[in-house]
Amino acid sequence: MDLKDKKQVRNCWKNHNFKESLRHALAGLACVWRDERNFRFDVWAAAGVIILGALLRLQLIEWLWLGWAIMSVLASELWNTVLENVVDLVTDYQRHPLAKKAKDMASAAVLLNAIFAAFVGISVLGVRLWQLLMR
Ligand SMILES: Nc1ncnc2c1ncn2[C@@H]1O[C@H](COP(=O)(O)OP(=O)(O)OP(=O)(O)O)[C@@H](O)[C@H]1O
Repeated sequence: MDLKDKKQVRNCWKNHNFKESLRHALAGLACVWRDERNFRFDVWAAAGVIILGALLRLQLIEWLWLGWAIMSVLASELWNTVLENVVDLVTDYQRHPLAKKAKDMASAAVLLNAIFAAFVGISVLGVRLWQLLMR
């Protein structure tokens, strides 16, 4: 297939407007929710944190830190899934040391974000809960 043909094929599935792009992005979210147990766990954990934050009447700056932590975990979990899918596509599910390296590194990125989120959660919610208990 030459470059012109490839461009024509690509144009067939290219998003033609914002609504179409949004629909595909939401389909991606539904897909990761359906396929990834860890992503579902993170979403439920985030929901718990948001409810607790509302009960503790957090300030804007505290919401911003929590929001950043939550989104970085969810986004890294999504990218991890993207990478797993691409690696499986390229390797066709065959074992390869580079596939292992790439997947392990993507998992490490999730781990780093999870550590950051735990640190933010303890700093914001932990401190607030401690103050409440000590009153
Ligand atoms: N093609 C491969 N070649 C070599 N090792 C692989 C390959 N695919 C997966 N692995 C190893 O197995 C581990 C788990 O891979 P898998 O694709 O099952 O991810 P997962 O269990 O969905 O991970 P996560 O919990 O991060 O979502 C990888 O981190 C890697 O060490």
